[in-house]
Amino acid sequence: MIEAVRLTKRYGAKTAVDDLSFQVRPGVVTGFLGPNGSGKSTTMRMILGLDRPTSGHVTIGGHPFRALPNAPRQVGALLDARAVHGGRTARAHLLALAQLAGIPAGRVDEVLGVVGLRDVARRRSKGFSLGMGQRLGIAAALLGDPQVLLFDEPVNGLDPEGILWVRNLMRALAAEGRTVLVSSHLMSEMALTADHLIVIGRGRLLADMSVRAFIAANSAGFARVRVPADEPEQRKRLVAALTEAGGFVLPERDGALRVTGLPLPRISDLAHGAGARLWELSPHQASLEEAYMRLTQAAVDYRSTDDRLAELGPLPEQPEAPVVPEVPLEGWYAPPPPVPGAAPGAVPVPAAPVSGAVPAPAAPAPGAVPAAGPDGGGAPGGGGPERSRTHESPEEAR
Ligand SMILES: Nc1ncnc2c1ncn2[C@@H]1O[C@H](COP(=O)(O)OP(=O)(O)OP(=O)(O)O)[C@@H](O)[C@H]1O
Repeated sequence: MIEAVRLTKRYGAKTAVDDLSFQVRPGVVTGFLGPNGSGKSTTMRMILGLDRPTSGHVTIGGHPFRALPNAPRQVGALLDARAVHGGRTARAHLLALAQLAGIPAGRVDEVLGVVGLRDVARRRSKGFSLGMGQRLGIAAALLGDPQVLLFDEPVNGLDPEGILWVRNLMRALAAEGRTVLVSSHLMSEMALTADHLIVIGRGRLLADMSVRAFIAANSAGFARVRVPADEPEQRKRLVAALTEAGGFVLPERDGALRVTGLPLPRISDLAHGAGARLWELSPHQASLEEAYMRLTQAAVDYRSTDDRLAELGPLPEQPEAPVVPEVPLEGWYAPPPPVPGAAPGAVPVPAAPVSGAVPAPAAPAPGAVPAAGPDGGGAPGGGGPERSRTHESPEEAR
């Protein structure tokens, strides 16, 4: 188990990690989520003893990383897949790490097979694609057959087949009882890979819960409402009535209105009262990615000036939030967007599909879990001298 207690890291005036406490348990994949610059890598480096906390502490199995006996057998990490000596072949790179940690050469060939790099094992890594580099970094992390694994953005640069492979690998490693911490800034990917989520923003803990609980807590319902495009006055009156009644109204790109905070029958009554004809009134569910963006919205450091999500309000209090059906509710009329000039369609069609992601059952990865390796000492698998990032401030360089 990994345990962080009031972990804080400051770089001068910048607080990268702020009073962060969490536990990462064995047997499940824990997703470590946060926007760019939220402190994920800094936290991982502190877990691995590569950065010293300003205050607080973090332990693996009850010990600080640097006090762990045989660290490479206990902890493997992928921090930065680019931190490889480009002139070396994939095999030579792994052999060098294995030698440092006292791991026999046979294990190198094993992990090359596990990550699918056996055919290119004798090619120099500087010619590798981003995805091949990620696979090499994962191979390095697996080298010591460790019980605790940390992966910083492991799917970066991978194609869909590679992403699925990583997902299955993470789940297979956790199913073996290992502790697996995977960072990402993509909620959709983590919803498919992780069982548990730790979400941070600006270095602070925003959520620590199971994926299931996150979905239940954050899937807000909303209504899509559409008035005839050539009736701007009706639209204006409707927006005023909805807002007056406590709803939150956001215009969508195609001219529809997204309404939260009001049940559909109430929206219908308000539209009637405002003399607005409705061409669409349909229930929808916010996607998990959107819920995540809402959660982290106030903690995003880098934002485009054209960011429409910034306009989305906070999740409304919805004690009676509409349940989104798999099929349209009887009586809900949700036609496709009207074609300009055409009469509104009279035949009800199914509402838009529910977009809330649900964790998919992951297939086991055949041969994904490496066999036991021998004892070794030194740096964590994949976290050797060549692999550490250059984030460390000068006063900490050891
Ligand atoms: N050595 C350093 N010196 C000064 N500031 C740093 C240093 N390392 C990290 N930071 C700052 O700390 C904050 C957290 O950075 P970190 O790399 O941990 O975030 P992250 O969540 O991993 O981001 P990303 O998803 O973009 O990789 C950022 O604002 C970053 O600029």
